Amino acid sequence: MAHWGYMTTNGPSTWGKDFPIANGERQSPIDIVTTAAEYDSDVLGSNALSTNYTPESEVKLVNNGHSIMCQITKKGVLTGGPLGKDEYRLEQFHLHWGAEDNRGSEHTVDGKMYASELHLVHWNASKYSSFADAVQKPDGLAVLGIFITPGVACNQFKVISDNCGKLKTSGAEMTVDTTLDPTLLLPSNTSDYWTYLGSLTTPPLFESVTWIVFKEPVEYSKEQLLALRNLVDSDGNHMQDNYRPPAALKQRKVKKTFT
Ligand SMILES: NS(=O)(=O)NCC1=CS(=O)(=O)c2ccccc21
Ligand SMILES: [Zn+2]
Repeated sequence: MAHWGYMTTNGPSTWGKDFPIANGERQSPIDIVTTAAEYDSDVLGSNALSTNYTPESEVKLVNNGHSIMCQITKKGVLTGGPLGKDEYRLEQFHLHWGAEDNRGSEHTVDGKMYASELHLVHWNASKYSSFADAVQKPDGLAVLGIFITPGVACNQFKVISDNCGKLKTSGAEMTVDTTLDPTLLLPSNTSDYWTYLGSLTTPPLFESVTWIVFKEPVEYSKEQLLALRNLVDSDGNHMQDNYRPPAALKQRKVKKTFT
């Protein structure tokens, strides 16, 4: 099987061959139609979404061939909001981006694409024993989606963007001896978000993700976005446009926590 990727020959339109769930009932990403999203006070309810992350004392970065990923080793918990009382543990974060600023995010808002999208991937540690155990369960994963727009530099992201040059090729890994607090990668407003039931946006496309997409984007500098675009993927091409376009909403409702 030719390895999946984002080129014409192995990109999202071909994934259904090896991963039939690509045409499933709860695929991600989606286009968020803001007027169709339903305000749901009990999502907002008493248990507001809350993150309790422990800053990483060293940062483990991996070029996995289709994104730049930061492995998390400390205990970081996400709970509340659509997750109820279940505690989801932070496993890793990674990004998707375009070749130019006009594209790159996976979720879109009324058809608008952002330059990039950061994903913090969590697994349900209240119900399952590991990420691998949770990854195929319908309530196994929760991913925070943060839109990235060009602007001022994001200081907390510098440890990643400053090291992309040393992670150029697929399979490259490095440990950076510095602290990183994942909380500082989030937008200042974490109360306003859309949420819906979806899937991983890359193969194996498991339909196991509760998506939480924040309304407020975060700014990265041009240089930080360029650092991502200079990475090289598993086919030796520039790692750019590594985003899946929106999938059909089908019988789903998107909820929102703001009016
Ligand atoms: N874009 S996304 O957030 O849906 N995540 C893709 C993904 C595919 S995976 O199963 O390789 C994996 C392992 C660990 C964390 C994420 C992933
Ligand atoms: Zn992702």
